[in-house]
Amino acid sequence: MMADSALGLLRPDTLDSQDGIGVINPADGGLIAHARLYDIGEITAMIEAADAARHGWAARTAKDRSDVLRAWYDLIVDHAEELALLMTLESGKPLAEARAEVKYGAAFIEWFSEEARRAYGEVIPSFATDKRVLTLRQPVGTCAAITPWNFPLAMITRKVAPALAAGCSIIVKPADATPLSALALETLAHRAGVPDTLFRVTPARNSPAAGDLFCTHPLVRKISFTGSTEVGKVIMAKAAGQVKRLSLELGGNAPFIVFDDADLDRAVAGALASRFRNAGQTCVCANRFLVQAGIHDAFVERLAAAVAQLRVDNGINASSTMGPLIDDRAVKRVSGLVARAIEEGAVRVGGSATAPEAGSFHAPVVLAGVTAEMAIASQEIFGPVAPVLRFEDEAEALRIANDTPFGLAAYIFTTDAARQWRMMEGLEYGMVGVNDGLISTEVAPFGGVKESGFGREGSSHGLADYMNVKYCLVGGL
Ligand SMILES: NC(=O)C1=CN([C@@H]2O[C@H](COP(=O)(O)OP(=O)(O)OC[C@H]3O[C@@H](n4cnc5c(N)ncnc54)[C@H](OP(=O)(O)O)[C@@H]3O)[C@@H](O)[C@H]2O)C=CC1
Ligand SMILES: O=C(O)CCCC(=O)O
Repeated sequence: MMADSALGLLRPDTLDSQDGIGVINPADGGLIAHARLYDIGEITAMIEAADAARHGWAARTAKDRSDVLRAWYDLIVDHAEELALLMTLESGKPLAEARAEVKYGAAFIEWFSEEARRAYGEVIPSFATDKRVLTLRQPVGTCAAITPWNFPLAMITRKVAPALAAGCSIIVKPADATPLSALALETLAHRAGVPDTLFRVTPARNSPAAGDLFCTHPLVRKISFTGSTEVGKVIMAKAAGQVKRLSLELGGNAPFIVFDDADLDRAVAGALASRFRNAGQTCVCANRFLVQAGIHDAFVERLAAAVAQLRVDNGINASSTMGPLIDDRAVKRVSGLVARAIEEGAVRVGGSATAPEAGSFHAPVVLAGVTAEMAIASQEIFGPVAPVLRFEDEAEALRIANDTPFGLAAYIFTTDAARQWRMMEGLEYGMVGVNDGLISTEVAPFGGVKESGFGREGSSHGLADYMNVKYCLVGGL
């Protein structure tokens, strides 16, 4: 019944019980709905229609585009409860987290509705008295986005809102597991006045083929991808054929470094929020805890006690503070990593919160005695496991933290201001949280370095990623 009212947000033609993909609730394996899948011919037609629509959209005033985005934001706020419910059903995250994501995702639309009006060019002091030097900022054109299942709404709004604000058109291929939130967003955008063909959501019959199409269709000028580093590399290689503009937001291996002088309460609260949010399935999640020898035992004990309080349950139940993983394959992968770490000498600490038997649940785990050489410390866990490594001094912490091909987010907990600066500057990461485990916000540039990708989402940088800078020289003055 509740699901029906939330599904009412979707256009009826986006559901297809005969030939669509079954969207499954990971908490109980139940079928939520069948989403229609689009084949390559249909997606090609969408790209062409989007490209035809973009010129009229870009020709409108920035204020006009801003007003449409604002109307979309207002509709999302009006329908926040239905959107949160859809998200909990298809992704498993607790309702409180789904509500927070709706708010967070909507905030990107609000932000870029404001930024739309500030896409200023420049007049540059000239090198010659009879010439003028200036820049125009123009939309890159038709864009394509590929998004993951872990944040089914916010990963879309932070690409689509800047694209539309800049004057681009955009086609989004959502993850197979979570097309419903994406389709609901599309309906609300169209209802708000975004032209129907300018922004389309297209669950694809064949995701790699859709990715190939985005990389090879000459009308697609930019691709924005959030997901695994493995797929990001494939897209980067294929997009090279037409030198397409790219934003890649890929995997991470975030260190969470706690120094002896840290505020222990803050560090434990930050660890819990950073590691166990979305059952650990977040690219900026703390992936390994580096804890200085003097505070190590106290931190481990306090973290294990806090973790034991987590209520692992179907996200639809109000008492749930941690939901299931996305599917059984993820549970198997995470439990395999834990088992291997224990074989290699890690020790499971504390009693664990229990997890329901049915559904794709994995109980939260704290592991002590982990070393940098173990697989659990070098791979993206994407699950509710906190591996703790011990270190002696700052130089060792920095060395271990930077010894990874990834560079998305890092966290440090220390009350020493000079050390905060040394670490902020020394960590080879795109984002650093100091005494805080939650860094995501629409006002800041989100993105990585090294194999975690490039491009920034949110802030004024997020709009720049959808605009070209054109230099013009006016002579003969
Ligand atoms: N940085 C991040 O935020 C994320 C990181 N990950 C990491 O990646 C691991 C695997 O997760 P997974 O969901 O499989 O991530 P993927 O990178 O496989 O999927 C992300 C998106 O890419 C699509 N996709 C998959 N293969 C291709 C391809 N060849 N060409 C174009 N698009 C493609 C997926 O579609 P479809 O769903 O239809 O397969 C989905 O929309 C996780 O365990 C985690 O470590 C995962 C999600 C987000
Ligand atoms: O995991 C991701 O894909 C993005 C992180 C969510 C966020 O904090 O913005």
